[in-house]
Amino acid sequence: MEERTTTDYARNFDPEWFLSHYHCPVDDKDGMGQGLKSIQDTLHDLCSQDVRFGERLLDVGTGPTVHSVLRISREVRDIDLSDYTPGNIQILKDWKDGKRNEEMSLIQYEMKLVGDTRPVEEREQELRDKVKGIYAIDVTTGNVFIEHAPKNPSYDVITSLLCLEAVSDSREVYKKCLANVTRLVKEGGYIIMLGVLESTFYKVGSFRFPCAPITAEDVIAGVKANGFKVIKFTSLPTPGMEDNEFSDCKATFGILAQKST
Ligand SMILES: C[S@@+](CC[C@H](N)C(=O)[O-])C[C@H]1O[C@@H](n2cnc3c(N)ncnc32)[C@H](O)[C@@H]1O
Repeated sequence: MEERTTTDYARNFDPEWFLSHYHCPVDDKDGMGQGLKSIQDTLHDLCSQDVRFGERLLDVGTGPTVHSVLRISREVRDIDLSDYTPGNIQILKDWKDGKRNEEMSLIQYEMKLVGDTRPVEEREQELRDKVKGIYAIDVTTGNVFIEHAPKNPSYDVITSLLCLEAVSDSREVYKKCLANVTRLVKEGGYIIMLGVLESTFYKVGSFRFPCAPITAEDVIAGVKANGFKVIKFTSLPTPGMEDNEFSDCKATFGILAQKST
């Protein structure tokens, strides 16, 4: 099928396609599962630093999956999820109401990383109970919350995976989004971001969504410019993606940074 380029998430981002292609069981053979494990490994590493994250977390651009908050949910009391795309928000609400489940092998993988031997259903319910709000947001605007804002829009910790570079079509827009999001972190609070470097697009269904081809320097300089000190930055090359149909990223990154007081 011919691919079209779009930035219209509300109309063209198909959550079910996204889940079935990018959120397969972690032991699949075609490599996507390996990528999901690598994300959990990086989150585990960043969440295991000598840091007290505080009580309230906002995950930015959650998408139709809660994989971003699996590991850090162990460190915080309350979690707010957020996204721009109505279809994703509906899936998150259905998950919260117990009408859908997260990919079970992913939950099990995270449990194995921390040595949690409880039944997977108990762990998923614990996560549901910690999720207090699901918000519509637009990180490209100064007022990030677009319908209802939380009573206290200032968080101890913000996580965001594969979002800011994916919703920006230039490095300038990326910088603006980063400023809009980091503003929501309390003084002394933390940000954890995982993403892709030097990617120009990723695919969802028959659409290509353009990405800002950010570099490690853009990420590090970007958080510093917003008053953060970098605690840990990691990057892994993703060789052989030049002709990949899903994305042309050159590397992945993870960063943990603290806002100055
Ligand atoms: C590549 S997906 C990543 C989803 C999820 N964080 C993950 O790790 O699988 C990018 C996400 O950004 C969301 N998004 C698109 N435009 C946005 C905007 N203006 N503000 C916030 N999120 C947006 C999309 O709906 C989508 O869920």
